[in-house]
Amino acid sequence: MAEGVTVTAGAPYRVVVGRELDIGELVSEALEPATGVILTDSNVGPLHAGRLAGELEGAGWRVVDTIEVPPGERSKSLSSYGAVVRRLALTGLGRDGTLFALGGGVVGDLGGFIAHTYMRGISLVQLPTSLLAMVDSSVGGKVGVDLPEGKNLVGGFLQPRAVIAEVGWLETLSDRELSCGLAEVVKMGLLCGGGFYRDLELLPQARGREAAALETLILHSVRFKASVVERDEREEGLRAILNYGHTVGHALEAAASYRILHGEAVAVGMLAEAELSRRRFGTDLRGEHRRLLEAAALPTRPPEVEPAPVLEAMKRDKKRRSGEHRFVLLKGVGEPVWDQRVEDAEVVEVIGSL
Ligand SMILES: NC(=O)c1ccc[n+]([C@@H]2O[C@H](COP(=O)([O-])OP(=O)(O)OC[C@H]3O[C@@H](n4cnc5c(N)ncnc54)[C@H](O)[C@@H]3O)[C@@H](O)[C@H]2O)c1
Ligand SMILES: O=C(O)C(=O)C[C@@H](O)[C@H](O)[C@H](O)COP(=O)(O)O
Ligand SMILES: [Zn+2]
Repeated sequence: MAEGVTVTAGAPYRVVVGRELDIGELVSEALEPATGVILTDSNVGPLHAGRLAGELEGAGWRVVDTIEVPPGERSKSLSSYGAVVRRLALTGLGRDGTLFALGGGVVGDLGGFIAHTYMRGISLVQLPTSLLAMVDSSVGGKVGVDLPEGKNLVGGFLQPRAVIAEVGWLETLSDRELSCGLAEVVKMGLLCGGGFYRDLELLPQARGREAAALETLILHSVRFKASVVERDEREEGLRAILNYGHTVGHALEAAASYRILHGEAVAVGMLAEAELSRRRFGTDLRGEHRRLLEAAALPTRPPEVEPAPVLEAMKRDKKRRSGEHRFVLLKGVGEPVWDQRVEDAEVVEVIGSL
């Protein structure tokens, strides 16, 4: 059975979560069938793009190209961006075209940025195939690419016309990548509190790929993320909470040259930021973080990196103000605060203590 969440940020759009979804029909409810291009990566493309193209064509779409980029963070780059927009131009995709981003967060962020800028903007449909993309990156409209200098440094906001999360696609996702998605689920459960937080007890079942547990956690995450994005689409304040664990996490990811995955970096980043929260507010949530991250089979120790490149990468965090680090911290479960100033020395000490 399919469940839908409507996101009202700009023109409202639906996030549909379910199994054996009729994707052609669902897409056509959001957009008049016209010409489309599928962007995917070379892991996901051979598994799922052929069937998707068939379903779209069955619903009246003309799929004129399927573009595969290499898998992984390296494709969230200016060079991949350049290669794909040039191919769209050669294919002749017009302003009435639609880009279907079929893949994980890398394809979603890259494809979103392409849809945002190609011919000054074409329609975007997010078809997330990783758990991380289903629970987080496909919803809310942050799109962009990395620079060699750091994560997500070029981008914009483009809300998709529809998000369709076919949970059956997760069957081909590796266990390591499934855990990465659970890192963002843990983040949002801790930020939200209440019933979502209590349902984090389903992490072992989700990790074991039990359908009901996965679907419950996906829906909690999408509803929570939508509620934040609807109140602050452009991250003028509140939306920064979705960056819990990311100030340290993004810096670790970049400093480790992406040897660790985004979800793994966020897991370790949350532990560091839980310790910073304890120092500020006295509530010790470190044990709870560790328990949840272990239930999701996520790392709890940082990769081998020197402090200097981590601090260097943190200098390019987009939350910085007046040349100072600004963190999202937790006063308690369900009680995030943002714009919290932290000194370099304390960050180094805390990462060292993990
Ligand atoms: N825009 C946002 O709001 C937002 C939110 C969170 C994360 N992100 C970004 O998302 C990216 C991480 O996303 P990700 O974890 O999905 O990484 P990813 O896109 O690299 O996908 C992970 C891996 O799983 C493979 N894969 C995906 N779906 C599969 C499937 N169904 N079957 C088999 N293999 C599959 C991919 O080929 C890739 O190798 C990072 O760049 C991060 O910064 C963006
Ligand atoms: O949607 C948001 O807002 C987030 O911060 C979600 C994060 O999980 C995600 O990693 C996002 O890409 C981070 O964006 P950035 O603005 O910190 O680069
Ligand atoms: Zn993230």
